Amino acid sequence: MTLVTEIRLREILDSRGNATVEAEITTESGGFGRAAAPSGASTGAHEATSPPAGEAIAAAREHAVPRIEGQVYAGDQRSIDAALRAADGTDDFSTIGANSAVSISMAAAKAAADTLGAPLYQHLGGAFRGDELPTPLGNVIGGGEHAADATDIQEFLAVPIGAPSATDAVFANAAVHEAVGEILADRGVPAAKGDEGAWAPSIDDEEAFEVVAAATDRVADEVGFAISMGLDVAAAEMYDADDGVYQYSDTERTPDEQIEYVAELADEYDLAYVEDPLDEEDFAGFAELTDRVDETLICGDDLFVTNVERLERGIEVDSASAILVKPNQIGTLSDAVDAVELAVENGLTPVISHRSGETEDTTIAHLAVATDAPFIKTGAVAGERTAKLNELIRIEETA
Ligand SMILES: O=C(O)[C@@H](CO)OP(=O)(O)O
Ligand SMILES: [Mg+2]
Repeated sequence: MTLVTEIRLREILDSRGNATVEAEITTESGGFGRAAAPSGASTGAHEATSPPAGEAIAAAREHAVPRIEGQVYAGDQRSIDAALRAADGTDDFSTIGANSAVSISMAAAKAAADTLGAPLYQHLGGAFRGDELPTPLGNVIGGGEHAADATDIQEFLAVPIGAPSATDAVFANAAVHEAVGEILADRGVPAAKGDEGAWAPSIDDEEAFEVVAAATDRVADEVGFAISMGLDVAAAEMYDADDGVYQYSDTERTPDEQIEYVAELADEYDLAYVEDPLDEEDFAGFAELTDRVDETLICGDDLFVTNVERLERGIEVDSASAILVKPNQIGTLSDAVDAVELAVENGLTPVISHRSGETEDTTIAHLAVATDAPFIKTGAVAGERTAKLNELIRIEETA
């Protein structure tokens, strides 16, 4: 019934205006699924490879499509993803591209759900998944690789930990984003937006902390539930491996100073969440910081790159208390779910995430619900971000 009869691949635009891969899959009984690959700007050194979309499509048409069409069932996600791996023949998808692989993997899941007449989260999560929906982390001020002349820290996130529902949390994050805009205007600071729709003002990190703290306080008062702050430091982007220091606009910090600095920020601003506070090779430094903080989730993104081998390394030394899960970092939904399961078995919190370059694709909203992930990071505003957030609202209505 879910036998794949046709795979179509094409180049479409992503939110940065770059070409990315879109896949469409049709099954024997007429089920249909469409999905597109996102792309990162602050990519981890150990991510799977995504060549230019045109090259990835040509390679996937040559190597992967003939192995799947007429031979593999879309409802059997593991077989689809195994066929993609076998067709590629490398560890990092450097033959067909992680962009081709992930779009085919996600399109297959959608085609299977359509054939079976089930919502995607239900197909992926099964009948016995939990009934909690993820809390969205909303990017409200950002810089780093996502915007020029803005903050050193890549993302200042609203974390509506007290929200009674995912829908309330989505609206709270948008309200914090709006409040940040108003506070910046009051201060006479002009602000454009970065790649993910967060404000990208030309201010230092210290001022950004003040502005976001004022905005989360204001909105928390209005909505009547707690809204904390979180960060994605994306520290690998500021680490100078030759000199062994983190380069900030106004100073530099040694790895020990960086640990101290982030631990102090966590304390001062009651940070609920800090992603990539240290370089992507520093498993030991991550472990030291995780040990230092009590209430703050320390999350590995570039550190783990959704890769179970790197996650195992981190688990051995207690590097982190959370893992960011991005399907395109590893190339298939099966690999992403394996990372979630290994994390949960070992007490780490999975956070399902978008990339800075996105499309209208909503698969990650379904993946987060299907895997019972406590958090999803997918921006606060901007169409390619609200596509996922609005899907979460729809899921909450029916789940
Ligand atoms: O670092 C990150 O977590 C992501 C998404 O916010 O950015 P990018 O997709 O550029 O890696
Ligand atoms: Mg990150």
